[in-house]
Amino acid sequence: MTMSLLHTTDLTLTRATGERVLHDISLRIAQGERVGLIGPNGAGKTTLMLCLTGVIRASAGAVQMDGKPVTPGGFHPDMGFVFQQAEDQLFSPTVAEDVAFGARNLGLSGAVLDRAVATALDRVGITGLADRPVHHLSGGEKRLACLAGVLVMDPRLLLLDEPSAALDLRNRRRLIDLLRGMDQAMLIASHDLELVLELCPRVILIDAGRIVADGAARSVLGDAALMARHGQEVPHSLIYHARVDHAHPRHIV
Ligand SMILES: Nc1ncnc2c1ncn2[C@@H]1O[C@H](COP(=O)(O)OP(=O)(O)OP(=O)(O)O)[C@@H](O)[C@H]1O
Repeated sequence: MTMSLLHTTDLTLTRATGERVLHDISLRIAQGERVGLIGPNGAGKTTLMLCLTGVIRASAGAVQMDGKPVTPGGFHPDMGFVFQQAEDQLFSPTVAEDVAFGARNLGLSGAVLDRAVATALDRVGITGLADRPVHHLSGGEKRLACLAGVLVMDPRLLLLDEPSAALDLRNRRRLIDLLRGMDQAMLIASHDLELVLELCPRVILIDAGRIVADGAARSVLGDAALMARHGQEVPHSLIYHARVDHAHPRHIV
């Protein structure tokens, strides 16, 4: 078996109030694998990502990245986390400075740093916003700036929390094409199930902090009863294709 890039065992989070938000989450993500993380509002998707990246400490269980423990509060440049709320991530005066922050922490400086920042801005299509104050960006532009700030560190695992939220159709398509062309592993939490279907061969469905399904995207997303039980709907493209298949059976006798 190939070694997992990310590996969690029995990750559990109980809040101070006694509420258990994550229950015994055990999962593996292989190098280069793209995994969708779906589930209803409040299921625990963001909380799981915060635990995976060591932003918050789980009450029990362990997270390993490339065989090494992920220590809460540590610097883990191998894991690039794009927050759901861009405001939680952006804090420098300008877009370029914000994108430069992580790369500077990795030791880049001078022309090498400038080149890395320019490349990251170009990849997400916001070169023209380099000198803009971050609080003068639109919601979608902020999300792209956050993504650039993570890509500049060239992480081996990207954790994207609602990456298409606030993006217009052109930028959503640009994002999908960009992510599809990347060879990093990804965990993508999203309610945009068509995006998940396009990008992720595997999907994990969580509800009330537990993994309730983990399998091939088409079998999880296409399971109408499973999806309905957890407040989800089968994405239109799967329904449409099923209807087309039904209307034009492959085996005509
Ligand atoms: N800082 C916090 N303190 C206490 N409870 C919290 C905190 N953050 C989130 N929660 C609760 O933890 C649970 C899981 O929230 P989380 O944000 O992980 O869900 P989610 O699956 O990402 O939801 P959504 O799809 O709405 O983004 C929810 O019940 C939420 O109200």
